[in-house]
Amino acid sequence: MSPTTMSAAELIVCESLVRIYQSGPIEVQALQGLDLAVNSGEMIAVVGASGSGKSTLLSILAGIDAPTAGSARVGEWDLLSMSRADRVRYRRHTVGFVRQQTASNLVPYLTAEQMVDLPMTAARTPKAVRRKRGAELLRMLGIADCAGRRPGQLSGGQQQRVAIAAALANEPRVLFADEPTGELDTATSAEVFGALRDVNRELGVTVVVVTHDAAVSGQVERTVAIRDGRTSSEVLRRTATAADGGTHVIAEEYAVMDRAGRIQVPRDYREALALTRRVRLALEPDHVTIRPDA
Ligand SMILES: Nc1ncnc2c1ncn2[C@@H]1O[C@H](COP(=O)(O)OP(=O)(O)OP(=O)(O)O)[C@@H](O)[C@H]1O
Repeated sequence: MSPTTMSAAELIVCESLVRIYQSGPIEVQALQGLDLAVNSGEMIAVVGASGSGKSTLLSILAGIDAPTAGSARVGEWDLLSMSRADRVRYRRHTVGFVRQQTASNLVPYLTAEQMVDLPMTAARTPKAVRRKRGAELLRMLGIADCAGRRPGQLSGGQQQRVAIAAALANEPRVLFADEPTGELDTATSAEVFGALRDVNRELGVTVVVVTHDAAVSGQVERTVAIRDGRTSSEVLRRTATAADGGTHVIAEEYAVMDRAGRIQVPRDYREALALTRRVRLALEPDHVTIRPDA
């Protein structure tokens, strides 16, 4: 375990994170200097085109894969320097992980109750505690009546809720979900996403969910977009109250600046003003302007 310099509220901090895969003579830069900070108790969605690096980021944060360079910290853990034994502890106690393939999250011959019990048994939790927590989690996820059923006797949405319950069994600080609704229809997907929101609110567990689904990402307060292995922009949503007392959601897009001060100007902005290689930057009292090089 390494000491950390993070602020108290920050649970996850990645700086200039790089992951290079070597397949034969070819090098693939899946992450190319990614920056990300997530506060404890937040729920964020990570979006991006296929191949942008979303799954790679999640595998690293979940302790399944190791980064090539940069820094990645979750709580007191430094994901670049942790030992093999620390990694096992980290995966067992600090993080929970839910995958897209509903079937791959579960063991075919275990009932929902046994599935949730399994990680607690591995963590040597006393039987009475296991029973109580298992029942609470199944109830909280709305699947108490499925306790005695095996995956083959559960719908896709129920299977994912069992997977979420099992991922939460050892009371992790953060739950990672990689396209958890990818195989589900729209209604079931909304239900599973609702379950993730419930656990975020009720248990205070930090949730990071990778998704392709705009309907899903539109429901969280913060969406982080990844492009070419870097964080490119963020959308923050807040609920505003109008003069007539009605409420509506305001979504504001932010660019993400790295430690060296680099930001990416969105393509539609560049095209609208024909911004090319060289632009004019000016510092105003409370903002910076970017103008075409006339
Ligand atoms: N084990 C691996 N070996 C070689 N290249 C890999 C490996 N895993 C991922 N990549 C490559 O790294 C890049 C990022 O992949 P990643 O799976 O993280 O993207 P993604 O945004 O999750 O995509 P998708 O939405 O399609 O799941 C891709 O170019 C991918 O081909």
